[in-house]
Amino acid sequence: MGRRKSQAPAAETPQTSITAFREAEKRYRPRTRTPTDYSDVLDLRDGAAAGVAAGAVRRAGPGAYELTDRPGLFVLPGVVAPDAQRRLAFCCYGAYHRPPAETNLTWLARRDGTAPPPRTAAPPANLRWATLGRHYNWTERTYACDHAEPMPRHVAELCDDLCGLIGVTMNAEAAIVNYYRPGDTMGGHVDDAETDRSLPLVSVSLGCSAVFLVGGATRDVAPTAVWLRSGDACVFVGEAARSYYHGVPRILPDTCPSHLREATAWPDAPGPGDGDSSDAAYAAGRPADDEALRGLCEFLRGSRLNLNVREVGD
Ligand SMILES: O=C(O)CCC(=O)C(=O)O
Ligand SMILES: [Fe+2]
Repeated sequence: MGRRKSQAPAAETPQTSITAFREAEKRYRPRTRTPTDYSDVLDLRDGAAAGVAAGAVRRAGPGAYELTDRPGLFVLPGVVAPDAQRRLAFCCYGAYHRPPAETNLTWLARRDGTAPPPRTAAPPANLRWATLGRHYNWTERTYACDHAEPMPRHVAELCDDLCGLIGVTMNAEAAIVNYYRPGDTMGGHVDDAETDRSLPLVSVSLGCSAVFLVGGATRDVAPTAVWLRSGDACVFVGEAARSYYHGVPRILPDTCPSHLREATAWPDAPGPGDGDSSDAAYAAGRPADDEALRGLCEFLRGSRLNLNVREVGD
């Protein structure tokens, strides 16, 4: 749903002249004939030494890098610690797609006048997104919705911490959790539903690695490709950065780190009971029994999760 491959926004230029953004998407999208060449994908792991030396990024705070050609776009590689990744991943798996959250499935059911989706312990295969805080309708790209929930405290605190590392502040009001399986993509877009785009946007990656494209204010600007791995965060700061086209043309299978996909990496603390989606329940927990834990690890092994948090500001 939303901006997935079949519903990516139409290019703004005629089909005859393929845009630079589209060209990059084609280069990285899954295909069978020729292997993908990832040599131009910026890799900021391990101190980002190559990126700094090549002038592609500049250091912008402890563990934070600003893309030289994309001022206001900060990448914080590996900034989310494994225990915080587990907690977020567990919440996305077990809580954030369940009522009162809105998802692509609840919006579809409401639109079509069909029964609400059943409440499932694990994310259903056709789940694409869920929203937290002020609910956002991805399909219509609007915040128009008659209810909102408090933002989970640990999500708001994480955003505070990440923003603090680059010297900005934000009030986390709305979040979208994107659920990807290998083969899923997100087409190039600008997040323009928030009226005040001077406010930052925080994006946290979990699970399998992705190629992230970030371009300029039009699709004609050739985008930079950056690896986003589990525990990496991006922060878009300022109106210019908030109008960069960006998207995710590729998720790589078998790249989920062992601290998420191995059952032995999870703590022994008892997990939340059914229906308990409070922050505290998920704080240091694991699924209640071994079979449920195996289900979670299996899910994470083949998924990428992205937590995209915004201050809406009106
Ligand atoms: O999955 C990502 O890294 C990007 C998601 C995104 O751009 C969005 O939710 O608006
Ligand atoms: Fe986005």
